[in-house]
Amino acid sequence: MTAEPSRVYDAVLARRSYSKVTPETPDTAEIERLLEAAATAADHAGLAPWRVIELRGAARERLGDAFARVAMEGGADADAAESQRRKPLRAELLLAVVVSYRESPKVERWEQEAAAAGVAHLLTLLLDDAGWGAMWRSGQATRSAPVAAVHGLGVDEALLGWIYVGGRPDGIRRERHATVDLAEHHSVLE
Ligand SMILES: Cc1cc2nc3c(=O)[nH]c(=O)nc-3n(C[C@H](O)[C@H](O)[C@H](O)COP(=O)(O)O)c2cc1C
Repeated sequence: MTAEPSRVYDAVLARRSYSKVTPETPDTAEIERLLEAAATAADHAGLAPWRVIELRGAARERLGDAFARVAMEGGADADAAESQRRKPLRAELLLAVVVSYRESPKVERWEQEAAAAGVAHLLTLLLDDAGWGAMWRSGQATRSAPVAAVHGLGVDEALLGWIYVGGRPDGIRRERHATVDLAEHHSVLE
């Protein structure tokens, strides 16, 4: 194998999260196009143990209400709860990433979460490559009952967070991603 120039390699290195996005969003047809590609992520036994839910409009407000409720139940004051309520309003489109655990004698739950996370990573990369601003976010309330209820999750489902999606604001510097010190993250056993 030679180190040929690769569009994929460059796209992976170029991807950056956008914490601020504009109101423009991809439509459902575009999300489905990207998801068809992301769905090819490695998946032990082909269980497809995941689904993605688009949250637009008032659904984001219901999610904010659930965030605020969970915060209040955890002892947050009114200001902190209000801050939680506004969090889903940071983008016009949130893609909730759900792991849908399948009954399987050989594929454990952690493997199914890994497969679902793979889809989410690919989807984030594809959104970035298509020119959208995207950022995968979670939070303390991610696995709470009120938040699960907003999404209509089943008993064998759990959230892996949300990909916040929008347009890219002008004037944001997009620096190439720093990579890790491979001496700490890579080794060879023979
Ligand atoms: C499962 C998951 C949850 C995350 N949750 C948050 C979050 O709640 N808040 C946050 O600032 N970053 C969160 N991140 C990290 C961002 O998505 C992003 O990777 C980080 O800001 C670094 O930016 P970069 O993607 O440009 O390297 C999360 C990442 C993953 C994989």
